[in-house]
Amino acid sequence: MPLEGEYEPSPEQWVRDQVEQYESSGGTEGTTLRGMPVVVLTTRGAKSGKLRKTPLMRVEHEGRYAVVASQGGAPKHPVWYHNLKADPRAELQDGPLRQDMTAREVTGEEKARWWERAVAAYPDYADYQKKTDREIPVFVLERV
Ligand SMILES: C[C@H](OP(=O)(O)OC[C@@H](O)[C@@H](O)[C@@H](O)Cn1c2nc(=O)[nH]c(=O)c-2cc2ccc(O)cc21)C(=O)N[C@@H](CCC(=O)N[C@@H](CCC(=O)O)C(=O)O)C(=O)O
Repeated sequence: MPLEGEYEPSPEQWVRDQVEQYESSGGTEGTTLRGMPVVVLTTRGAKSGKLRKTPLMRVEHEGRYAVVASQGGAPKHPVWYHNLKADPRAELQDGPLRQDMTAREVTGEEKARWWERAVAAYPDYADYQKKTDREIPVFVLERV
């Protein structure tokens, strides 16, 4: 059952624009960042209850996805991290494919495996982690 509710666009223009292009083209345009594939994660705002849509780098393995709360190596988690912790139900758009997902933050050995896949998909993640003492969280998304 897809998440329902009022969509509240990101306050960041470039983010809003990428979501708009991605969705209005049915997932055929606005699907990359510097040539690397991007997905759009929809979460429920932990306070507002509104729908938040967040472009993220695409990390996929055998039908499961990871999303990486890197925010460029900033000292604080991105806000969408707290949304997923409060409500793990999400929707993921990968190109034209939209799927209902449940998110689970991973740790230890499982996180190390997914971190490797994430860095392979988007090498900048490794630089972001070097830039901050914050341990960058990873969620695995599995189809509902
Ligand atoms: C700016 C802020 O966004 P954020 O959720 O912190 O997420 C920051 C970024 O991670 C987000 O902009 C990403 O899309 C940036 N980004 C990536 N960010 C990443 O962390 N990882 C990526 O791999 C990534 C890739 C990427 C690719 C393309 C692109 O365009 C952007 C990309 C935001 O939307 N703030 C809102 C609030 C959002 C929100 O969810 N509010 C909650 C409250 C939550 C609470 O306060 O607990 C609510 O509605 O209830 C606001 O200030 O009004």
